Amino acid sequence: MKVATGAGQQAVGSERMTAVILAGGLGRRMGRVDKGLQLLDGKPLVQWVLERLAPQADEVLLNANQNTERYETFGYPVIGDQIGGFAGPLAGLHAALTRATHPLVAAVPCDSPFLPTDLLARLRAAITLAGADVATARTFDQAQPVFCLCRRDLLPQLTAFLAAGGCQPTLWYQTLAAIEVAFDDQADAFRNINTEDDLTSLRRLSQ
Ligand SMILES: Nc1nc2c(ncn2[C@@H]2O[C@H](COP(=O)(O)OP(=O)(O)OP(=O)(O)O)[C@@H](O)[C@H]2O)c(=O)[nH]1
Repeated sequence: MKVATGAGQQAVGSERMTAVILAGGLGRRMGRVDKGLQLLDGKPLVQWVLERLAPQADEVLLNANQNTERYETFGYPVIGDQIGGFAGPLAGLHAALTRATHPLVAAVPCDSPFLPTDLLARLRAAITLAGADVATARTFDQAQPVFCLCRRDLLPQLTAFLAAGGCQPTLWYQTLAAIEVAFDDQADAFRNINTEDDLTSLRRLSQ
């Protein structure tokens, strides 16, 4: 997998993009709470993500498997996984590929409230320049596979991967023309919340 920096190349590429916020997980490390609805500074995490993501995309979808009516109040279409059994983030991407209006589809987790404001532009530039199927983010030596942009026409490949029991995003990417985009300049923007302690320390930081 090739690493492209992408910085300064945001204007490359013009294909339209649908973006999905993945809020369909079980939140086991937080005691099975619905992570997207947890409050940071009085605002649900999904709202934090929406405010950074929506200006970057031509269409926004919310992916949730519970509390659907609550998610609908954010004003965007809410889609559930079509592949049952909590198959992981790729199940949410799969649902988005079936619903997306645009040829490029981005997915981001609901638990990263400070995601980069140029995330999609840089991923699209990398896909365009490399002629790739999928672009994912990387910060220093850490892959960020749940921040991705891929071609909508990968739906048959993703359906087959999931049907065969696959669930790890990185394993699926290995079957594709995939490229990584380095966001070393914005590593803090990928800070995510997995536990109650993570949320508490972010609350302290933001006060
Ligand atoms: N649609 C969908 N999204 C998922 C699924 N599992 C995880 N995600 C999402 O993928 C992102 C990263 O998830 P994790 O933090 O690894 O999983 P989680 O379920 O949120 O939390 P844990 O159970 O503690 O691992 C989050 O935005 C989750 O909502 C799933 O089965 N379906």
